[in-house]
Amino acid sequence: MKFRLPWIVSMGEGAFESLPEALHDVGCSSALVVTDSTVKKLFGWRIEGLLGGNSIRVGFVEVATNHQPTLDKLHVEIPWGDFGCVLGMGGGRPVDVGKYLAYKSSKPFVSVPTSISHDGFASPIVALKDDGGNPLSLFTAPPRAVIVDLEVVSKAPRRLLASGVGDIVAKVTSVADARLAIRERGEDIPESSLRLAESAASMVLENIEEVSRWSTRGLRVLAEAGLMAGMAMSVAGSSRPCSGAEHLFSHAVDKLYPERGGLHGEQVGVGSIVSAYLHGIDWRRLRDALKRVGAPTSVREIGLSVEEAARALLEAPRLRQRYTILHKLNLSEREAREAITATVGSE
Ligand SMILES: NC(=O)c1ccc[n+]([C@@H]2O[C@H](COP(=O)([O-])OP(=O)(O)OC[C@H]3O[C@@H](n4cnc5c(N)ncnc54)[C@H](O)[C@@H]3O)[C@@H](O)[C@H]2O)c1
Ligand SMILES: O=P(O)(O)OC[C@@H](O)CO
Ligand SMILES: [Zn+2]
Repeated sequence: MKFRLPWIVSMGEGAFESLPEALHDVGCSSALVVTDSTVKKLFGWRIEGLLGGNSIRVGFVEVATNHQPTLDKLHVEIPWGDFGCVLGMGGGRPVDVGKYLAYKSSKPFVSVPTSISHDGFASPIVALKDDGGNPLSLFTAPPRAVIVDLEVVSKAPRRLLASGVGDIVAKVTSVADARLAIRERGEDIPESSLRLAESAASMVLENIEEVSRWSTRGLRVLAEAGLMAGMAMSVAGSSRPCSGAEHLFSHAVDKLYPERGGLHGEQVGVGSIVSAYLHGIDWRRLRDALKRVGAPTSVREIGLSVEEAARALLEAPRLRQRYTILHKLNLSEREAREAITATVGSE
């Protein structure tokens, strides 16, 4: 086993203020900030003031896609000699894109999530799409520094935070898939990575009331869980502990219905309820936790009919070789429809 973890993690109210010091520690005196237009409008001025005031030069690039060929074109247009590091600021997408550009240019990456809507802010994984809309899960390097300002995160729309709960409680089923693969396929997955992912889900499930209040304590639980999930992926050397059948369902929704669907964590949460049912795990516990935080618990809430969701469930195992409950069961059309109807078909 060989893995890397972030050097610096700064988490708490006002953690943004520690950015200049973190950049100094990673040896960066000029940063390329990768973000999106919404997040730039909200926080760009603050980052510029904070870093500029500490003699750190700042350039911005706004991204609206995670399409790999487009990002490869963007990569060759960036004057890399001007920048000592890349800072990814926003939800999961700018963080992924920043991580990818940093990796390709061999620059340190600093992750600055503005919402905990996903578990990629401390992970070494970059989730992109290819020309056909198929998911690409690339193993790069973990961020050198992770800065989570809980005051900033607390002001993110509730929908984003509820989506983050979906990505975390989904570790119940991703770990179940990993254990299934160990048992039935002899797959080699470090136990410690599974324990980290399991603990991330347990922390959130056991504190779901506090999390649903979006108090600083609740947000800290969610953010720490995201950190643990990121570490699980570093230890495993892939997203294996954190991405099973529920993620394949979400990737299939992205592929089949690119103009519809919900946020990543919303789709994954719904997929996790179905996957838990197929595993014979207490799926109602996951559903109730998601409902408690206001996350979608039905396919209708992510913009799909039962038929469309059943189609995504059938497409899901074709998207990746990684063994999951969907590969084991090889559902028929009727079984897929029944599984959706029994769990996430109404409301
Ligand atoms: N690399 C990994 O390990 C990993 C893990 C999980 C998810 N992901 C990826 O992350 C992406 C999903 O992340 P996402 O749902 O955050 O998507 P996203 O980055 O597109 O963000 C969703 C929306 O939230 C807005 N936003 C972010 N912070 C805000 C704030 N504080 N206030 C107001 N608006 C804010 C953004 O502008 C955007 O419109 C997917 O592409 C998924 O594949 C990657
Ligand atoms: O490898 P994938 O399936 O993109 O998963 C990464 C991440 O979304 C896990 O929460
Ligand atoms: Zn995910």
